[in-house]
Amino acid sequence: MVTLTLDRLSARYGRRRILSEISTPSFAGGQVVALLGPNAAGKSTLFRRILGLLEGDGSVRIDGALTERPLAYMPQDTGANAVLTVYESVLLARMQGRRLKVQADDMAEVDRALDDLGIAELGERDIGDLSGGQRQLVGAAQALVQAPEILLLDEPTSALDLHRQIQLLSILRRLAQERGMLVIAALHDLGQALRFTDQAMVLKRGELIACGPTEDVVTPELLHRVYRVAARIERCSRGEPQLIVEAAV
Ligand SMILES: Nc1ncnc2c1ncn2[C@@H]1O[C@H](COP(=O)(O)OP(=O)(O)OP(=O)(O)O)[C@@H](O)[C@H]1O
Repeated sequence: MVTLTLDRLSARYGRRRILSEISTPSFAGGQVVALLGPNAAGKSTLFRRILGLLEGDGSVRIDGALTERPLAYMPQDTGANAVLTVYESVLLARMQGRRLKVQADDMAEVDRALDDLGIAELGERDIGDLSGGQRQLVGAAQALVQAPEILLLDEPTSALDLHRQIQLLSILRRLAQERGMLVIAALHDLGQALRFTDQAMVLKRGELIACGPTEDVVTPELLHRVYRVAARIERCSRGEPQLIVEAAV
């Protein structure tokens, strides 16, 4: 099974240091990890550093990968190219770094990704004509269709309605378990992180200040210290942890 371990990872933009010595335990396939932290904490920068798009000290270790390109990434702003249909754009994402000729299994993977995300009916639409939420789901399909062993998602639910948010997070958890895929998702909704993720890592001003099982990490103390809110976590009648935010402090 694939694992990802960060060892004293740093990153800079020019001379400005953004990430300082981020070290984590090994995250294993089959899990969903929440990457948490306030605006400008360094979450997107950490993804770029893991992907090798930014240089810096320290190392990103991937062990046990079965494929040459184990990583796929869905950026925060997925953009749109009006010249392509949804189907074509997802197929193009599938073909990145693979053979030149499209084969039956590539098309089957595109169909599967669109079906999994509930957007099969958008296949013939130009991606430039989609709503923000639709475009975000297409971005998720473009990442999933690459059959990654490690999937990095930068705020994948930010443009989605409530139904689609819950649907996407449920799908990611199911696919992580079914495929042995490691999913790391930057999230701002800590209630959803509590419900849908196994582990959490919390960045504050470029430093990793907490890392571990999500329920151990997302506590009222952390919410006060990192997010400057007064909050409680209570069990609902089904025993699930619920986050109740009382005030900004
Ligand atoms: N291309 C860039 N050049 C210079 N500085 C940058 C660049 N991209 C981001 N930064 C800076 O790096 C810091 C971390 O930004 P980053 O986008 O990683 O934060 P984030 O945690 O993803 O934030 P958010 O939750 O607001 O999306 C910020 O201070 C930001 O201004």
